[in-house]
Amino acid sequence: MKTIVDRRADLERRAAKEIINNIENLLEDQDYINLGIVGGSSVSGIFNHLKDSKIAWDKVHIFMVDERLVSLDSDESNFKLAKESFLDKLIESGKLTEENLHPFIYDSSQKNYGLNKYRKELDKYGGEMDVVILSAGEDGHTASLFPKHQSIKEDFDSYILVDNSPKPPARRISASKNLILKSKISFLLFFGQKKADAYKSFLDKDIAIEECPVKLVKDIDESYIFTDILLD
Ligand SMILES: O=C1O[C@H](COP(=O)(O)O)[C@@H](O)[C@H](O)[C@H]1O
Repeated sequence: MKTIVDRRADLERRAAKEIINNIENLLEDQDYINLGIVGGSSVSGIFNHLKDSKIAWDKVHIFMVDERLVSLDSDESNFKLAKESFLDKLIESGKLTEENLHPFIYDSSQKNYGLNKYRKELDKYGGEMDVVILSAGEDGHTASLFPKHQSIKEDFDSYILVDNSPKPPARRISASKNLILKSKISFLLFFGQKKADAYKSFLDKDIAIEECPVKLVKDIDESYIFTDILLD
């Protein structure tokens, strides 16, 4: 695990560069890679840098690590944030095609809101994400896996439904802990002093993953932590 401490603007630039380098390295041995992304306030600066990068985007498939159960045009949609921050620009420039985008489609008429379909979609592309970009919430949650909550306890290998999220909106889907653990490389963001307690729990060896889900990344082969938090 490698930790990079810097000012936020520099971290965003450095994280984007590291993500790009790692994707390029993986593409030397694989025909395509699955990139998992989240939403929230931490990732948008990095997304902005990604839109100008020159990798073989046609070999990158974008999946959601978690999504809120809202329509794709809702301001709460994680996919909408990614689309507006970098995916639209990559598509307009011809570097990426719509076929490489795999948003979760919320279907309120289905029993599990489209979850089965999304599991199958990831299965078509190998059933796992090679690279995940994650951020830490103030309570130590990551994706939609929350501390001391059923979501982090689920022993399932694909996406799960979270229908009582402590953070609104209550209904979400999330990569399960097992699915996140299958990733080859993770990039985790701890941005802002508001996340200092979560960061302390993350560093504390005596705190379990169930109490601080973001600790999952410690069990991924290669993890990069980017933080601007200054601990006393
Ligand atoms: O609700 C969510 O929150 C987390 C953390 O977001 P941040 O705003 O604290 O960076 C995010 O990773 C997740 O995708 C999102 O659904």
